[in-house]
Amino acid sequence: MLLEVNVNGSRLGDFLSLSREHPWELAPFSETLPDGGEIQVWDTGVLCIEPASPADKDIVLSCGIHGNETAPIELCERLLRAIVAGRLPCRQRLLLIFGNPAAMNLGVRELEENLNRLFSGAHARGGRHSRERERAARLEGHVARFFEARQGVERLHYDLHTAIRPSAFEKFAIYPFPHGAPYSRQQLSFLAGAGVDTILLAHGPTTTFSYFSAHRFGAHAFTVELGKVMPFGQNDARRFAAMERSLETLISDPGWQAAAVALDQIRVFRVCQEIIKQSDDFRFHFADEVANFTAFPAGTLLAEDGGQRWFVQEPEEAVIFPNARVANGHRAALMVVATELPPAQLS
Ligand SMILES: O=C(O)CCC(=O)N[C@@H](CCC(=O)O)C(=O)O
Ligand SMILES: [Zn+2]
Repeated sequence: MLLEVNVNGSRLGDFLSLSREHPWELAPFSETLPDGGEIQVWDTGVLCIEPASPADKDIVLSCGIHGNETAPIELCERLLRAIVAGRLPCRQRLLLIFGNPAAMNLGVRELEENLNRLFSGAHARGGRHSRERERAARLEGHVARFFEARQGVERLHYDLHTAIRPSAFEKFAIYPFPHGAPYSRQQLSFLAGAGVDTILLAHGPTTTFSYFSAHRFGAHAFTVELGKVMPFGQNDARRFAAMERSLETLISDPGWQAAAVALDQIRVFRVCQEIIKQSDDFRFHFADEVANFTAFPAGTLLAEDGGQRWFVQEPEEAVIFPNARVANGHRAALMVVATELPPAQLS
């Protein structure tokens, strides 16, 4: 059944359904918002809100880059419905992205390839074709069109995810490798106010969506993990309320700044090892139920793959995103250690 018209006569109140009905292509169209702004559909799962008088932030908000990570999708859908209905005025330019509608339809993380490993041009390398490669190329183009439309404003990108395993620290953000740019106190405060008080400092360039926006457009960009993966309809919205309220305020109140948070209120880790799966022989030496941020002492054998073995090298290392089922050549886990943000690297 096509759900192309909602109760207000707008096709946008049910934009997610519309995108899932047309998971690979949706002809562009636009509508006027109750507050006079314009809402432009650029692609399936992608729409841009142009306020009548935009304030000074350009915000990309993405979710569903992995199709089964439903809580952020539901959160973004609630925000969009509130904007379309006129309950939430959108004063900042906003690019809202539902990343992989086809994977959402099947309730899977990915169809053929991990979309979040295909940015910064990775979709064009390796001589392969896949639906996710096509989508990554298109999403890059949409983000470029959005950010390049104006200069001299603050650029933000929050790429919302949920994790496969439970996490000892439920909500955490990955701060992409900085390229010499300082870490932003204001962004750390925004995230902490949104319930994300644990930060992982990435150790190098990657092909993730958040790194793409940070590196190519100088955006304050983050991969934000909001909890554990659950099927559609089974998320408890109260667990995401702090992030939802913070995003609502960010887009509706141009004068707002998140309350400053003392740095000692934020838990910080740095990546010390990346475990890359080499072959089908790869296996971990810890149980499947191990939660993110579980710590292991020095010398612990973590994983092996043919002749290669990975051990804990620092006095204590914690594991993030362990997944033995990733494709060969992909990250099977990150190992992290607690650290502090050097004041000299903060702005
Ligand atoms: O729980 C897991 O194993 C994966 C959760 C997830 O999708 N995480 C992102 C992190 C991206 C980053 O490192 O910035 C991913 O793996 O793509
Ligand atoms: Zn994800």
